[in-house]
Amino acid sequence: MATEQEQLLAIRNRIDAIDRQILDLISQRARCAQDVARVKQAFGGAKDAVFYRPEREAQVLRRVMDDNPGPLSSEEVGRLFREIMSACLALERPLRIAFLGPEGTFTQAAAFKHFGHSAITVPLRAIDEVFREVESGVVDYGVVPVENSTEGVVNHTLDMFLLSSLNICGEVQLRIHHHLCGFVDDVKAITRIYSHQQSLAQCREWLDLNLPHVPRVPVASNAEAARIALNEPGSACITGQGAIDIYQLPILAGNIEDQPDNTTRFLIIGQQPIPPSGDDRTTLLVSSYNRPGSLQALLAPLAEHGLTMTRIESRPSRKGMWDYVFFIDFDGHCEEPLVATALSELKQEASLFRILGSYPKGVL
Ligand SMILES: C=C(O[C@@H]1C=C(C(=O)O)C=C[C@H]1O)C(=O)O
Repeated sequence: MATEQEQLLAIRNRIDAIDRQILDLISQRARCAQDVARVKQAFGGAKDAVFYRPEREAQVLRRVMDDNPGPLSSEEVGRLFREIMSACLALERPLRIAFLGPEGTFTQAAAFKHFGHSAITVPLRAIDEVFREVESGVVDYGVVPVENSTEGVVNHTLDMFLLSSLNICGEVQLRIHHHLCGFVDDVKAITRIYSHQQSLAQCREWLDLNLPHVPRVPVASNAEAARIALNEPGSACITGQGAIDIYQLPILAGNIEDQPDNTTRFLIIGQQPIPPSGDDRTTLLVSSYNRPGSLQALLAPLAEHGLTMTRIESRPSRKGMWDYVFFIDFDGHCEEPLVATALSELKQEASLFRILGSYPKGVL
């Protein structure tokens, strides 16, 4: 029987041979992506050619995850292919993605999860700046938070769609883990806790139970909280892994979010409409006439055509007092015939009607 060393050597030789094949195949794949870009350029003109195709990327990811024979999990396989596609696309030109900064926020983590690490992420200070930079074409896309499973909707993002003509091009969900961090010897020695308002709210029960008397100070972002905790003796912050990696902060208590499945949904905003991917969601911005039963009449066509509404939010229209607009999400793409029929009926009942986007449901 072969010795341990002999057996390991044989397996490692096989791994080396497989790696050479993987490298060769990845290189072949990258050359195909370059060919796609050349064809698009030849037919679309260098300026107008759209290289990034989110609906195609969603299909590729769904296929490899469906076909995955194991032993790697489908999520893991999806992540690997996400990075391969990101690198292939960057051969043409890396995508520039604006996000609600600074570096190390959950929104940056969402941007990398959606576009892969070959994208160039551009931190901006506020949600309206993200919209503006995408509108002016300084960046290709933007990433903004829209709702959290514990704390609900991010009003500022919804309100921006009242003023902006941008499209929703995608969505990405991120499990949000919060950690208490800082340079103190003992949790009992903490004098102040800094974090973003949303994060303080998502850890309210843990804080009430464990540190009820320590003042909680809301700041502009979790990354800003981490920066303060680094410099102010006795202080601590609640932040995520991204900021912990940047600021090298010790974790005093991990995963302190009240809901174990605490998740935030982010939207990708851009200039182009996205073709169907086969498993899509549509977001509408609508308003009903101010008369009895009008909201019911507005929604009826969705139900009548068997479309599943997944969310409805109301916001003040900013036009008159007690005048509201509705943000409606439902399953399906506006180019599907059934959806198109339902929407044309819905439009008859609406005083305001805009399709904010039909886009692939988040895959990863
Ligand atoms: C290769 C293409 O262009 C881009 C790269 C992709 C990839 O690497 O698989 C997929 C979609 C596009 O974002 C294409 O359109 O198929």
